[in-house]
Amino acid sequence: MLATRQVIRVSANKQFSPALARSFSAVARPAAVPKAAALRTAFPRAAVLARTLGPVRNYAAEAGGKFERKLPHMNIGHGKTTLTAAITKVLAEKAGKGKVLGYDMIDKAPEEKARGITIATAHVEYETSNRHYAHVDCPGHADYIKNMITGAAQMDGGIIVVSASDGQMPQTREHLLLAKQVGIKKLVVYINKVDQVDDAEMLELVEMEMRDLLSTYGFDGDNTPIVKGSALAALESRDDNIGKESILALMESVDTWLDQPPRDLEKPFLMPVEDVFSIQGRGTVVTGRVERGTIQKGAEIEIVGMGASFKTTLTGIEMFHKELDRGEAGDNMGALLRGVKREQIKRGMVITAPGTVKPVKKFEASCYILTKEEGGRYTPFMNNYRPQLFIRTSDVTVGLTFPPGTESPDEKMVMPGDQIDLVGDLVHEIALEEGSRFTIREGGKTVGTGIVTKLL
Ligand SMILES: Nc1nc2c(ncn2[C@@H]2O[C@H](COP(=O)(O)OP(=O)(O)OP(=O)(O)O)[C@@H](O)[C@H]2O)c(=O)[nH]1
Ligand SMILES: [Mg+2]
Repeated sequence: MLATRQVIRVSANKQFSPALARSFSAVARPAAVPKAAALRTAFPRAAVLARTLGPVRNYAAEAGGKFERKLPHMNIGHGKTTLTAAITKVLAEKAGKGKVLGYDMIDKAPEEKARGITIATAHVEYETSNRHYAHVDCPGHADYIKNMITGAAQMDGGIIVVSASDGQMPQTREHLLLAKQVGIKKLVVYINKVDQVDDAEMLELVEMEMRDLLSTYGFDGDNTPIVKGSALAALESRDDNIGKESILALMESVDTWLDQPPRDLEKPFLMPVEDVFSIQGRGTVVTGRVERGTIQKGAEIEIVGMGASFKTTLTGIEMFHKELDRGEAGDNMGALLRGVKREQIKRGMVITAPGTVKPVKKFEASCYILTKEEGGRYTPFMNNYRPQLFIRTSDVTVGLTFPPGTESPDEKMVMPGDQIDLVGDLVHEIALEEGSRFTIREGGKTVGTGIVTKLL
């Protein structure tokens, strides 16, 4: 089970569907910085190229928190693979240790399976004096999109790479929107290929465009660190001022600007119910794997989902036939519940710290629909599609519709391979949060995957 992460509510930016974002000319710009507007007029051809990319796997969490300091990040943009190689090189040289990965080693991303979806991702690790990082580079745009939605690699922050010399790409907006939707709070920008641009005003324009765009998507456009340099120069050990120095400045920004994510143990307790037993003379015991947080014997807990929501006391914790006083994230435990009948609880519910998770019926989500090659549908589906939604241990029928404001929703189709925002309406309430990930299944096969972006 992937760790659920906190997600910032997407405010005004939610009006931009990825489809709209793709045809970015149709997306209204915010009132721009006057100087940026003037510069844009002065350099009509000049625009920012920002291809934002995907995410990163939480190696530290996977390794059981072995790394003291961890902060996986997302890598985004143009010159990404070159930048990835340059970062490993510069940091390895600085520390006098570590692995230097050549461009070829990173670019040959192996294919991985995440929830039935094939995603090519190269996982790279490196270390500054402050933190250990896990970093992902994907060879193609589609892989990044899938990666972000499935959470195949967990993201806590990201680097956006913008080319100083190219035109703006619609993918920038799509990636920024997704980054916001999956709960990334802060980004760092690297303006790459400054070796190809000798016009200082042009670079200033690129920076201002990027700040505008960050603000449009709900990031802190004014304060986000923007570092200018050349990843290629760093990789080729030339022009240190724009090469190596820029990589060190970038990593300094990443170290200081991106926040440490809360550890699973620090989050409020949550355990999905897998099974329920009635034990003679003791009462009702539920079993499951603790997803996050810690729990003490005697604590008050809340049972949420499958239409239910009530509180009781956890009177006993059992693991491997031993009685314990405390359980924590990662533990497989049996929980003895006071005064609860077996019929009141079933698989699909969750046990949580009281008041931390709400039962939800309606929500907005960003979804990826599998292609037939990935085992998904052969045909498109329409508005009001009714598959099963699987989240944690629950399995509920859901009605999927297009978000309000969608033009002629009853004529619109969702094709296998599409990434799309949808509204889900469940037949009964379950415990959901912004950032909860789910799969969409039909007739025993996975047809899609998604992440909850807003509770309605
Ligand atoms: N002049 C110059 N070229 C660069 C720089 N960084 C990367 N490039 C070149 O830009 C091209 C694309 O770089 P990549 O690192 O492969 O870009 P990418 O974002 O990984 O591209 P995809 O994986 O294909 O999406 C390559 O030819 C690089 O050599 C730079 O700082 N200066
Ligand atoms: Mg690449």
